[in-house]
Formats: sequence, C-alpha cells, structure tokens
Amino acid sequence: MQTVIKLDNVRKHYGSKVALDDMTITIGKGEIFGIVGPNGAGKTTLIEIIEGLRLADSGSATVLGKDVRKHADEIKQRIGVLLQSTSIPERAKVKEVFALFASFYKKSVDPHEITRFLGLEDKQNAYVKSLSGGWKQRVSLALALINDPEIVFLDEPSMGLDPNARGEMWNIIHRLRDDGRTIVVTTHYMEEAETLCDRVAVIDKGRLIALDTPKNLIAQLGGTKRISFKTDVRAAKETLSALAHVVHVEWGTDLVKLHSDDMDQTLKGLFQLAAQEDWLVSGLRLEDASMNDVFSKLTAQERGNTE
Ligand SMILES: Nc1ncnc2c1ncn2[C@@H]1O[C@H](COP(=O)(O)OP(=O)(O)OP(=O)(O)O)[C@@H](O)[C@H]1O
Repeated sequence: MQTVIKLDNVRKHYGSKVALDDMTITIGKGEIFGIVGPNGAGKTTLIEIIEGLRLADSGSATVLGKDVRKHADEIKQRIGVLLQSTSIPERAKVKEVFALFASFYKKSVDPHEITRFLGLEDKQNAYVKSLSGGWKQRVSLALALINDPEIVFLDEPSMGLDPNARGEMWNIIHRLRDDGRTIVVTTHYMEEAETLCDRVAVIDKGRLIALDTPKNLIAQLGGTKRISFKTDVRAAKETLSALAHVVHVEWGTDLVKLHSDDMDQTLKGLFQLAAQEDWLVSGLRLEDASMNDVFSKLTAQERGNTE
C-alpha cells in the first residue's frame, strides 16, 4: 500500500508537558485511519502536526511524500480538514460559504458536484444559521472537500449527530474512501472507531499504545464475551462458575452475567443446566467484546503504569 502519511519519532512538548512522545505511525493510501485516546492524550497535537498547523520539536512528518516543515503550504492545498461547524459564517448562505472557501485554493471542484454528493442541493440558498446540526455538519464536510483533497481529516465527525445522521455520515465517509481518498478520523465514540475505521491507533499521554485493525484489537484485548440473563431461581454461583468456558460470574440484583471465552459452549451448558434444574431463564443478552472494552483496558493499564 502506498504510504501517504509518515511520522517518525515525532516529539512535541508544551513547556514541561510532553504532548507527543516518540510517535511513529505510517498511514496508507485509501485507509480510514482512526485515532482514539482519552481527553488530553495528544490527538489534536498529532493531527495538527500532520496538517502543518503545529511544528514538532523533533522527528519527521511526511505527508504525500513531502516534509511538512518545508512544504506546509503545498500540503494544505492537497488535504481537507473538517472544521467544527461553529467556525462557518452563520449569516451567509450555503452557496456563498462554498464560493468563499473555494477561493482559498488553487484547485477547487464544481460545488454542484459536492452538493450532489452530499445531498445538499436544496440547501444552497439556505442561511447557515437556519440549518440543523446534521446539515451544518454536512456543509462543513462539503467545505473540507472543496479542493478535491487526497487526504481528509475529520475531527469528531459525528459528534452531536443523531443516530440516523451518524449512520449517513459513516456512509459518506466510506464513499469518500471508495473514491481513493485517505481518511484520518479522531473520535471519542468507540462504536465509530469499530464500525468505520480500517485501523485504529490508541494513544494516551502522548504515546502510541496500540495500533491495529479493530478486529485484531478486539481479539487481542477485548477480553471475554458476556451472557447476561434473569432467572427465577438463585442458582448457586459455584454451579454457574463450573459451566464450560466461564471465566467469571457477576451477580446483580436480578441479573446474572457470565463472562465466557467460548460463548457457544457456555450457552449450551447453560441451557442444559436450566432444563435439568427447571430454571426459567429470561431476558437473555449476548454481549460481544468491543472497542469499548479495548479502550477501557488499554487506558486503565496506562493509568496503572504511571500511577
Ligand atoms: N497550546 C497548548 N499549550 C499548552 N498545552 C497544550 C496546548 N495544546 C495542548 N496542550 C496540552 O497537551 C496535551 C495534549 O493536548 P491535545 O489537545 O493534543 O489532546 P487531545 O487528545 O486532542 O484532547 P481532547 O480529546 O480533550 O481534545 C494536553 O495535556 C493539553 O492540555
């Protein structure tokens, strides 16, 4: 895969605060690359160094084969950045904002093409301030695409969107990738990282603590799957603990949660036991390991390492 972003041993500090420590990352063309981490982890610093908006103290950052220190202006012409929708002039019409942003670039695409792509045709004459949060976010995205960028940076693209608008945003991002663009996304939503991204970098306290596909991260770090259910009989904890592949049993007031390293086998054992003992099992829910588990585990480990 062709490399479009390459960071080697990038370091950045603010006074005595180390914001990025020895960051080395390579992003390939056509990837949807996610960056996640707790508040203050260094995500914005990392992205803004790649975008050429902040300078690293040491190490190198190369975007589209160019050193960001030497070619920041040229790189800015070839990338798109999703601005927070609050940065768009509220009193202008959508088409006026498009014309304004297009004037910032040497190359710009026909705004009709973008409005069609994003379903914004009917909003061209609307004032920005009259748009709902979801439509404003689409306008922001349209502005990020106005120079036909090869790399698109999306900071919290679905923040504040309702579930439908979020799903639509994810579809649009996939279509952008299918057009051959590279997408770099920061997010606090682990479901977004899991569903949307090809690879995810987890950073904390300025350091890269994991980098892989969501599937591999979940397999390696997601931990156990969970089976939760209600039962009318207080089954002995020991009986449930002894079921095949159960690694831990949690007891709530009326809910039992079995942590299992083989869900199918544990379920089989549970149903057999329930039939044998004549228990009523209801409200059965199966919970797969997820990026949420990965995130909690990794960031808790970091806290433990540094406390
Ligand atoms: N201009 C600055 N001056 C001083 N400290 C800064 C500056 N920008 C960021 N920091 C500090 O550097 C660290 C990393 O900040 P950064 O904004 O990159 O994190 P983040 O992961 O984007 O956080 P969030 O998820 O809250 O947006 C934080 O401790 C932050 O307080």
